[in-house]
Parts: sequence; C-alpha cells; structure tokens
Amino acid sequence: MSDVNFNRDAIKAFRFVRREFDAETGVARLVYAFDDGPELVETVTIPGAPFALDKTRRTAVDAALTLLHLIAGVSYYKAAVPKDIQVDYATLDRDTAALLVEIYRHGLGEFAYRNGLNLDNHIRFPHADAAVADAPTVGLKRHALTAIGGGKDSLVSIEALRGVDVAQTVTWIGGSQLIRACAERTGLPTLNIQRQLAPELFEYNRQGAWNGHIPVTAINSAIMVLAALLVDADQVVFSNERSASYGSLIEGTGEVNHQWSKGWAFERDFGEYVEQRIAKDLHYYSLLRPMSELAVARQFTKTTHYDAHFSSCNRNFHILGERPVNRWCGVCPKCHFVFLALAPFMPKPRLVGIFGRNLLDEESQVPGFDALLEFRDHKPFECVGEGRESRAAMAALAARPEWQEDVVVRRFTREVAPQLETSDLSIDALMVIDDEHRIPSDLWERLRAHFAA
Ligand SMILES: CC(=O)N[C@H]1[C@@H](OP(=O)(O)OP(=O)(O)OC[C@H]2O[C@@H](n3ccc(=O)[nH]c3=O)[C@H](O)[C@@H]2O)O[C@H](CO)[C@@H](O)[C@@H]1O[C@H](C)C(=O)N[C@@H](C)C(=O)N[C@@H](CCC(=O)O)C(=O)O
Ligand SMILES: Nc1ncnc2c1ncn2[C@@H]1O[C@H](COP(=O)(O)OP(=O)(O)OP(=O)(O)O)[C@@H](O)[C@H]1O
Repeated sequence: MSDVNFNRDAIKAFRFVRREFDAETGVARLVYAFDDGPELVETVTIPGAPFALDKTRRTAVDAALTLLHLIAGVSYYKAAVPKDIQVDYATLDRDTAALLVEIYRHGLGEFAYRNGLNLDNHIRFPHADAAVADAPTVGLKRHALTAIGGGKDSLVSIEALRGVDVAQTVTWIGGSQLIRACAERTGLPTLNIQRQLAPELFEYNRQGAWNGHIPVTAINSAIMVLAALLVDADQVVFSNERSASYGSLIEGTGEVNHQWSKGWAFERDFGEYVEQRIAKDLHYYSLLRPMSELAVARQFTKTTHYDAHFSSCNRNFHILGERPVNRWCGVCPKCHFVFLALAPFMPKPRLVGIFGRNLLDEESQVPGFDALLEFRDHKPFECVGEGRESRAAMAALAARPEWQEDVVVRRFTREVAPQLETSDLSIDALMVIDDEHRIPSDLWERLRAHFAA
C-alpha cells in the first residue's frame, strides 16, 4: 500500500469500473478507479449463500447491484471530486442519473460546506435518452428486513413491528459488537452483512484526499435492497424520523443537512426508484417517518428491555480508531440530544442510570446544549432533532422540580427562555403524527393503534 500515490488535484476522472455478484458465496465486489490508477474494490457479503436465483430474480439482483455500485461510489468519488464521471460498463438513463446527482449533491452537502467546495452543477452522471424496462414482480415473501443501528430509533421500529405481528429479520451492516448485542437482545432472527471499504481509501486520506461526511444511510439502504432480494423479503424498513428532513441553518450558506439520506426526499425518491426499476414488490420505507424525535423518544421509554444495551453515540461506530468506554461518551451532540429527548418521558434515576451521569448538571456541557437549542450557534452536524424539539424538551424540564435546579436547565431558564416565544415551546405540538410517509396503508392503520396504546 505504501507505493500508492494520490494527488487529488491531478485527477481527471472517477470511474465506475465494474460490479460483480457471486451467488455461490454471497460476495458483491464493487470496483472503482481514478483515471488509470489502481482498482479500488469494496466488498459486501450477504450471509445465506449459495443463493438460487431464477431469471426474474437475477434481473432484479443485477439492477440492485448496479444501484448499490453507483451509490457506494460516493465514498471514493469524494476523495478527489473530479468533474468527469465515467460508468465503464453501462449507459445510464436520465432518471437514474438524476437520482444519483441528487444523492451525491445533497449527500455531500456537509462535506462540501466544511471543505469550502462549491459542488453546485459540478456533479454530472453521463446518461442518454433510452427506453427503460419496468421492474419485474419477483414474488417476494411477506417479510421485513429491519435495519438496526444500535440506537433507540430502530429498537422502537422493531418493537412496533413485533407489536403488530409482522415477521422480521433484524439486519445490520458492519462488525459493530454493540449493534450485535442489541440485535440479539431482540430475540428475533438476525442477519449481519459485512462491508469492507477498499483499503486504499484510508491511504488516500493520509495523503490528503478530500474527506468528510457521506450519505451512509443511502449506502446502507442500497445494501439492504440487494439483501432483501437474496434472502426473500418484500420490505426494507428503516427508522428515520420526520425531524431528519431538517438540516442546520448556516448563516450565509443556508440549510446543510448532515442527515440528508435519512430525510424524506431521499426516502421518497429512492423508494420509488426501487419499485419502478428493481422489483415492483419490494417496498422501502421508514417506519418512524410520521414522528418527531421527541415522539420516538417517548415511545422508546415504554420498555426498559434495552436500557443496558443500546447506544446512540456515534463514537461507537468508527471503522477505525476510538470507541467510548461506557457506550455513551457523554460529550458529543448525540449524547446531549438523546439525554435531553428522553428526559421529559423517563424517571430521572433511570435516565442517569443509562448514561452513568447527569449531563444536564455539568457546567462544561452548556455550549453543547446551546447548539442543540440553536442559541448563539447552529444545530450540530449530527443526527439530532430540530432546535424547536430541544427547546420544548428543555422548557418541559424547567417546569419539573427534579430537573429545574440542574445547572444547564437553570441557565436555560435564566438566559435562554426569556428570549423565546412561549408558543414555540409546546411538546404536545411536536407529538402530532404526520401523513407524509411510505408505510403500506394497511400496516400504518395497525401501527397507529400500537403507537397510541
Ligand atoms: C463513525 C463516524 O461517525 N464516522 C464518521 C467519521 O469517520 P472517521 O474518519 O472518524 O472514522 P471511520 O468511521 O472509522 O471511517 C474512516 C474513514 O473511512 C471513510 N468512510 C467510512 C465509511 C463510509 O461509509 N465511507 C467512507 O468513505 C471516511 O473517509 C472515513 O474518514 O468522519 C467521517 C468524515 O466526516 C464520516 O464520513 C464518518 O461517518 C461514517 C460514514 C458513518 O458511518 N457515520 C454514521 C455514524 C453517521 O454519521 N450517520 C448519520 C446518518 C446520516 C446520513 O445521511 O446517512 C447520522 O447518524 O446522522
Ligand atoms: N450499521 C447499520 N446497519 C444497518 N442499518 C443501520 C446501521 N446503522 C444505522 N442504521 C440504520 O440507519 C437509520 C439511521 O440510524 P440512526 O443512528 O439514526 O438510528 P438508530 O441507531 O436506530 O437510533 P439513534 O438515532 O438513537 O442512534 C436507522 O434506520 C438505523 O437502523
């Protein structure tokens, strides 16, 4: 690897070289290159091989593999962001190219902002006008592959699906032991998909590649779609809440959404593409889309079953490097937000027990909570709820005797609350269930009753 040379400014083109899937082993190989440089090979391994694929299913698998190849390329493309993009093995149609431009442009929004890059009109996938075939109906079994991320959100979905008797397999990508422990705790069938990034990428990073956030949920979604076709499931279920559609408002720049591929625009466009172009009977949706983060947090508190197992702190999930010692680092925006979002709905000793400390009674945490409140700062680039959710949660705590003396809450009452509209601080308004989602209608009727119980 030491003989790899990477000069991002000298690169002219990013190439999608080829993609292969071996049904005997379940290994997908996604191959990329910059110019005529070394091949960058990412592998994704779906357990359960060998897979017997009839002609119709093979067609759908090929389409899903191509979509995965095109989306997962974003990890490598970002290293140099060249203007020229080439797909060596296919001519894309207009709709596919448009979906990819959307995913790359918005999914790299935070990356571009932080690196001072202007990607407007920069990303273009080559395409031609051509007739496109409709997706086949594969005849998939009624079964959900439910993505699990180790945090509260997917556990809420898993319990909701269990509550309405939907058969499911709890599925995750990567080698996280924390996610495995949560998945096993559900007592449901599990599926662990392995993903190895091309090792050259880490060397490119050391040599000065552009680096930054990528739309990882888009990649995970495309992996899950491929897996669903192979293991025979007609639903891919994510747990992205309504709040994920709202980004950070940056003065002079506008909205930048760290969680863009968790948002509604991605879910809608990706889900429609899957049904129109991959398999008519494969349904991709987020079960929590109608709900705010606070509504999901309230739902999570209804069971204590996962208290000693789950964590939403992203420091657990690095491929390389550090992990927090106690599941919760206690100082990152996700720890701050999850603590604050659960606090109005959970007895204080239970919450402090989960985190091992009271984050709202530590003076040094004030700036972190200020950013969540959008007070003298913008919402952090993390998977956290809207500013109005944090403000409403904090206002609720300010009215509770057990919380109101804690240093961060006291400071909110003294300095932040007087500058806010009281009408903006209602938790009830944020509990309203929305109609914008892709949940199958018969299932949604039953879920609504489950959530209301
Ligand atoms: C765990 C984490 O937050 N990682 C982000 C971090 O990466 P870092 O360099 O500190 O370490 P590693 O995660 O070990 O990654 C090493 C390098 O590998 C590249 N890379 C990794 C995964 C991938 O899918 N593609 C890649 O290209 C990258 O060059 C890494 O440097 O900082 C990175 C740069 O800002 C982030 O890209 C890493 O984020 C991961 C992709 C990740 O999985 N993050 C999720 C925890 C996450 O942020 N989820 C979002 C979902 C938002 C969405 O739209 O999908 C969320 O929870 O809000
Ligand atoms: N490694 C993974 N494999 C598969 N799906 C994942 C993985 N990590 C996250 N997800 C899914 O991506 C979506 C967004 O992840 P996110 O981290 O917001 O959810 P979470 O871990 O369930 O809850 P929390 O918001 O409390 O962290 C969820 O549907 C989650 O299940």
